[in-house]
Amino acid sequence: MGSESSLVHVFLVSFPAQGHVNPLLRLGKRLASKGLLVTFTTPESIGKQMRKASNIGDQPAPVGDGFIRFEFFEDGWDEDEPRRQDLDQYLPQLEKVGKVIIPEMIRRNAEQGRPISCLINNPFIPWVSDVAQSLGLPSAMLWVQSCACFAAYYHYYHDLVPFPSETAMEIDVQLPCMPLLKHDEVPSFLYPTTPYPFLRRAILGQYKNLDRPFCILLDTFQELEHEIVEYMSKICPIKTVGPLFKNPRAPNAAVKGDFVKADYDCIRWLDSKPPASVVYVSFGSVVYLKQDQWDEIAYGLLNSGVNFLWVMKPPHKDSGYTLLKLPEGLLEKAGERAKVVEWSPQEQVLAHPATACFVTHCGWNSSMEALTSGMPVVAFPQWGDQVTDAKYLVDVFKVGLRMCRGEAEDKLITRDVVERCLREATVGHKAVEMKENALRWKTAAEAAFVEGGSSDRNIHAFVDEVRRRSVELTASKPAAAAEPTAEAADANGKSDRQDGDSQLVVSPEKNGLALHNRCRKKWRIWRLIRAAL
Ligand SMILES: O=c1c(-c2ccc(O)cc2)coc2cc(O[C@@H]3O[C@H](CO)[C@@H](O)[C@H](O)[C@H]3O)cc(O)c12
Ligand SMILES: O=c1ccn([C@@H]2O[C@H](COP(=O)(O)OP(=O)(O)O)[C@@H](O)[C@H]2O)c(=O)[nH]1
Repeated sequence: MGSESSLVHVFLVSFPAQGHVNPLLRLGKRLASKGLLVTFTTPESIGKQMRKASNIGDQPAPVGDGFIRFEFFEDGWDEDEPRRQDLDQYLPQLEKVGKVIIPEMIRRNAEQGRPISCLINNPFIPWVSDVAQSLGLPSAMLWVQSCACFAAYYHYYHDLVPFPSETAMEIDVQLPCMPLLKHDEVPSFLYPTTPYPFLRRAILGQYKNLDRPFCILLDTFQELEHEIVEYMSKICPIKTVGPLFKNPRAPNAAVKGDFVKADYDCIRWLDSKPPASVVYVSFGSVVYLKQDQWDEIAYGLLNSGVNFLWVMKPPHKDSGYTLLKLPEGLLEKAGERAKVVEWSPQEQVLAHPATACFVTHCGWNSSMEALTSGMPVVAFPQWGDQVTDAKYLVDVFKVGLRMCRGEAEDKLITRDVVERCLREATVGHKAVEMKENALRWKTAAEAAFVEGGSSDRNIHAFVDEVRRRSVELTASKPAAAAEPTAEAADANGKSDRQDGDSQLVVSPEKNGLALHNRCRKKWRIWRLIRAAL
């Protein structure tokens, strides 16, 4: 392991949501473990929660052969600003502030001897690749949903196949290399009637900028989405690098990005339960159900006789949701059979032998974690990619059964249905079949992330490419990371692509680390001279 300042440095910018931070931070740890210096950034409002809940220190943390460190930035709004909950207002604010502050952070890092070689962002903040271009830096993007959803949005954005529209609401959608999606299995932000048009805009924003990143990393694995990965890789520079939450070189879980402190009592509670006897229920970090649906799930759990571990998080104070309650006396009736927590260490829960199945909203992170843990699911999707993920979990990966079709259906799932589903998922022939399939995906996921597996090779190739571009960057333009050129600054905000490579490639030399380190030395000397002047 080199010293922190001699390593190639990548800068990760995350949208401030749990489902975005988790995969980007996991990618950061993968990259660090391969010998890079990684700086992770997101707004301070989230940084504050992460520091409190997740033990994040001021010093770079060693991960495998490299390091990860954190720098948070102010988004320009007061700590308790309610407008943050309105993405139509918050996204433009983040972009306005980010376009100024991220270049400053990059410059400061260069001045402190840690010049940055690559910027990586996740969806909802596509302007990060504009910043990269304005500074003459390469950029990459981590897509945090499935490849199937990536393809669905791509075909919608480029108007390549018909999607449900105001005049034809209920048409099915046939995308290449994908199963026929019923109208309500298409990512729901694309429905003409979506109550979240701002999330559609946010997610499609990435497609306008899709020619900027030199690589699009996907938290999925080749074997899981084989055909669609093959197909899309002919169109876009995608690389599958999942499941990112598994890191063979750095299993230490010390660096985590939870916004809420995980309650480890539930692991001790699981320890006290027989194998495969507990149903784990979680709807992720943002989905919030209605009270009547909550009551039905609660009675379904009680009446089914299973043990259950239920994540019940309070809503964000400005979200407009009211706190969900359990029916009076339910917990007393359930006694030792029930455990409720505000936030769980989900990876450990899914890996625990006492856990039998997972009632999930089918967020992509939760879906990948379940598949990789060999855990059958009961699908309770609500919106966005969740409805498509549910289709795949049930009909393609065959690891789950469906409890509902999504929020758009507006149908109360009664306690009898809940009870029936839970029984079917935990005992009998269907339960055995789903568990066998889930265990097969666990094996396939392991083969992908271990050293030499498909995802590991892709990470490795990506790191090599970052190193190669870093060498070219340092050799061609030592000041690139510190000062935007006039023409680069001019490009900031304009959407026409200048070929990033033509700006960067000067030296045809490709010999990697040794050359890079020589360039680093040159860079340091150059900095000393500049300081002396
Ligand atoms: O936190 C947010 C916000 C938000 C709003 C205001 C604010 O100040 C900060 C954040 C907006 O949309 C979301 C959408 C999400 O969908 C989830 O996004 C994941 C990644 O795209 C998918 O994997 C999951 O399936 C899907 O449920 C998850 C989220 O955590 C959020
Ligand atoms: O009690 C919980 C609930 C969720 N998660 C994590 O939060 C993320 C949720 O992401 P997902 O894409 O599943 O859903 P979202 O919250 O974005 O809707 C996953 O990594 C989960 O492991 C967790 O650690 N504890």
